[in-house]
Amino acid sequence: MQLSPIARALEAALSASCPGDAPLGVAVSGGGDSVALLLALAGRRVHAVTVDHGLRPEATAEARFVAETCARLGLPHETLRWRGWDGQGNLQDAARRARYRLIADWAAGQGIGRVALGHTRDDQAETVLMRLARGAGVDGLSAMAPERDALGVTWLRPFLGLSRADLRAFLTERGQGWIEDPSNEDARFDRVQARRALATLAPLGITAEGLAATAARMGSVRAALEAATLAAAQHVAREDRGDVVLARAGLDALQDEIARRLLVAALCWVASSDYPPRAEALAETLAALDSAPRATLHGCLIAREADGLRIAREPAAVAGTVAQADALWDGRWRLDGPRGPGLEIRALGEAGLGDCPDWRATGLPRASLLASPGIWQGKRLVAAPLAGLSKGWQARLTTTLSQRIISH
Ligand SMILES: Nc1ncnc2c1ncn2[C@@H]1O[C@H](COP(=O)(O)OP(=O)(O)OP(=O)(O)O)[C@@H](O)[C@H]1O
Repeated sequence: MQLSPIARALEAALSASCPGDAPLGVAVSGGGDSVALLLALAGRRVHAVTVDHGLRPEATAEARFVAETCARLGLPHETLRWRGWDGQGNLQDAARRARYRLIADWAAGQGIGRVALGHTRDDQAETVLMRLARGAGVDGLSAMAPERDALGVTWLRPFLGLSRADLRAFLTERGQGWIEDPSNEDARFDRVQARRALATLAPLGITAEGLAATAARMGSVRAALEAATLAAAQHVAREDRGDVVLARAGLDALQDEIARRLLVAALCWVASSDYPPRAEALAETLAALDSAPRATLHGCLIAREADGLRIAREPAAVAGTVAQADALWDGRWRLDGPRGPGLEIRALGEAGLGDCPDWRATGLPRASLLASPGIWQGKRLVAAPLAGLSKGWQARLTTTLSQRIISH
């Protein structure tokens, strides 16, 4: 078949970013971008997936539309349902996280290592505008990567160089419909306002293409800063059983930006947080540490030591954190040992540490041990591997500080 110019552009984007014939997942919401992705990928070994968040009355019909489109194209499709909203925090954010998690679990279950998403150059540009509104720096203005590993999956975004209009033109050319999400016109959403603002900015020469190019440059600056932070960490930072110890002299000799990145990475790693602390809060805490021996920030305890700073988990932040003995605790710990009924992982706290006569011999500060994981059976402490009461149990970290420094 003779390909039109727009179909050729889509095909070129796909062969550059989705090579090989291993099975590929494709996340399809039913909107124009992801339906174009689906149609352009038809003919390859693809498995489509839709998440029904159950948040809008139309969601079920949208998932059905994708299922029917896939059936027509002869492609396997599955709808995953999310009913996990607990009423806490930001709904859009919770829905997005749940979506990636559900799709990653689905992919793992199907033996699929790569999943394609329909983000376009317009998404990239709108994100830049929205981030500018929040005074973003290099990280916030960095482009989404065309390829990124997260949650055990490689996420591909083959259409980041194409416009939304290109994708719609392709669909129209093929006679393929899509679903227009009514919230795309709802000016209460920042993204919709950003889209409108872009049109207003066009006479100044500020275009989606230009903003996406800026975002790509920011992405490479960010990668360079992360590499410099990693190099700095290698001689300034030391991991100590889940804590991070930063050598004061080494830290002071770093460029401010690199020192800040290292501190933020350490705080996020210790607290298993996806988000950095607010810049003002970090500055205030560091200033407070000039006179105070310790301060808390971001669920961490920062303590001055003889020649450095120790960043540990804040005991109060994990006082209520509970996991089954075979599950991940506090986002980064796994405990291995003789399993038994009714065992769970909780922080030692005062009560637990009181049952660890040898804790001083571990060399860890008391505060670090209070926040360390223990194996409990009801009110009885069974084991505390970091506090000298191992009873056949070992505590292991599932991530490293270095992994936290490099974002992708
Ligand atoms: N409900 C859904 N089911 C399956 N895939 C989806 C769904 N919603 C979005 N996607 C996938 O994600 C892509 C981006 O969608 P959208 O821009 O709405 O995401 P977002 O909420 O802005 O999240 P992100 O932070 O990833 O940009 C879509 O092109 C599609 O591939």
